[in-house]
Amino acid sequence: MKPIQVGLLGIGTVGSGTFEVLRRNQEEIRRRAGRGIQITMVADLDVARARAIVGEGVTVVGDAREVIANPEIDIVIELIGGYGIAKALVMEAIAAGKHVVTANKALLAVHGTEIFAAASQRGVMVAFEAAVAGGIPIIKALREGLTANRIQWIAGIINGTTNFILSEMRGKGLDFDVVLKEAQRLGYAEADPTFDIEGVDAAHKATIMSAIAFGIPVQFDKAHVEGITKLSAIDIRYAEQLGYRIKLLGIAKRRPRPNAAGDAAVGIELRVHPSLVPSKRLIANVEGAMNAVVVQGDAVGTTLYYGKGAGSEPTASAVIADLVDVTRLHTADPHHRVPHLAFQPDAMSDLPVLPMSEVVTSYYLRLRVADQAGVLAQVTGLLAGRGISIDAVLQREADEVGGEGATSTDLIILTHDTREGTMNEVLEQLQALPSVLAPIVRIRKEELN
Ligand SMILES: NC(=O)C1=CN([C@@H]2O[C@H](COP(=O)(O)OP(=O)(O)OC[C@H]3O[C@@H](n4cnc5c(N)ncnc54)[C@H](O)[C@@H]3O)[C@@H](O)[C@H]2O)C=CC1
Ligand SMILES: N[C@@H](CC=O)C(=O)O
Ligand code: NA
Repeated sequence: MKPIQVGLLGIGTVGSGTFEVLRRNQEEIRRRAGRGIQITMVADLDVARARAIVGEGVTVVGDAREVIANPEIDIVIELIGGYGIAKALVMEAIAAGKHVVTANKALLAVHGTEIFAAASQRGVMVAFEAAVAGGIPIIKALREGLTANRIQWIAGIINGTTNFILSEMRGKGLDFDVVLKEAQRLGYAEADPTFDIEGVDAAHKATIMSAIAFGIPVQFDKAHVEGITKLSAIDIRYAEQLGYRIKLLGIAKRRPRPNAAGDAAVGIELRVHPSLVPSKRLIANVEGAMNAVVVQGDAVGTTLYYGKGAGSEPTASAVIADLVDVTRLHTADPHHRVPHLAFQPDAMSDLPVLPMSEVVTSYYLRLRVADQAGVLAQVTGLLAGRGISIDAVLQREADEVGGEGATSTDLIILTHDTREGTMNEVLEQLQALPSVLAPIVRIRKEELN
């Protein structure tokens, strides 16, 4: 059978890896797909660089629309990124009857509903394994391997850049800016690295996973997003002393109705923020640009997926897996394809994404307080008054915090689970105490068991 013809839009970090791996492993991939897969046309704004990568025998153009207009092309790979031109091109490719493979999590987390609806209507596939945790086959695991389960929660290190920064800062004592530059040099960071460090990229990925896990639409606008820019070295150290590591986690969790039987759930927690994780958990020991996702299903229990979440060939690995899937299914009956978001489009749930005030989690609190009698009792009294129970307390003496003769001390408190709304109210009261000398640091804590 004639190889299926593929057009590639954008041949940067991921695009060049995709071209190279497909070329290198073409025979093996043909045997798996049942048919050859050939990138016959490439579009990139930098035509000369693109030509140097692909060599002879591949048409290179500067205008991506020429690829979409080519009737010989069955699959379009979008590896440009962003919400702008990429969205227009994906929608045009779908309208032209092409299947689409993309690594663009930003696009899918924000415009996925519209894109998947257009694809279903036109009878084409949109495949996006590379969009979440790069080379780790987490989309496939959630959508197919775990399809028997009611997913309870997902928690993942799903941004390589920030995990790399946290690891290098903790392990080598390097500065934030130095490590970020290195992550950019290594091709991990987004075109706009604020997406990485402010948690936006992780929230894009968590949004996509939440849709597949719970059968809800992609709702990036409802995600709670916090990055790592406000983390300070002292909290990383205190967390270690308490037996925890701080990781930027993307969390999607079914919030069960308290005391209700059966399937009842009040909604979905969807959040990205730095979290304390017990050091003994495998995920706490995921270092560098590596990603890891823990999924808890009611039948399977806890499962862990680990691997490279960024970089040229690891991401290409996922792009090509999608190419093979799409090639296999190209001639199949469209009604028997795997649904884009795992659940059939007419069986999606309207479970709400909960506001952050309704999230239930435990906390690390650090209060810089006046070094005087009665302060600890005052603080713990306020917490107890709102039903917040304490798991551990650590007090750092004045000389450890501010040098000899210092009049302040750090009070570090680990709490048990409580509603975020309740915690916010108590934090306001605590902050108003005259003995609390600086803004209180609050980092959420996940036991992940
Ligand atoms: N770099 C990584 O490790 C990962 C990237 N991704 C996603 O993959 C996508 C691509 O990322 P990278 O390869 O890192 O980006 P990149 O910036 O290295 O490559 C993008 C390429 O698109 C080209 N381009 C820009 N506008 C264009 C247009 N209008 N027409 C044709 N070509 C155009 C650029 O010249 C560049 O060669 C993004 O959506 C990114 O979020 C996903 C997982 C990992
Ligand atoms: N910028 C992203 C790239 C992969 O999605 C990351 O750092 O993980
Ligand atoms: Na993936």
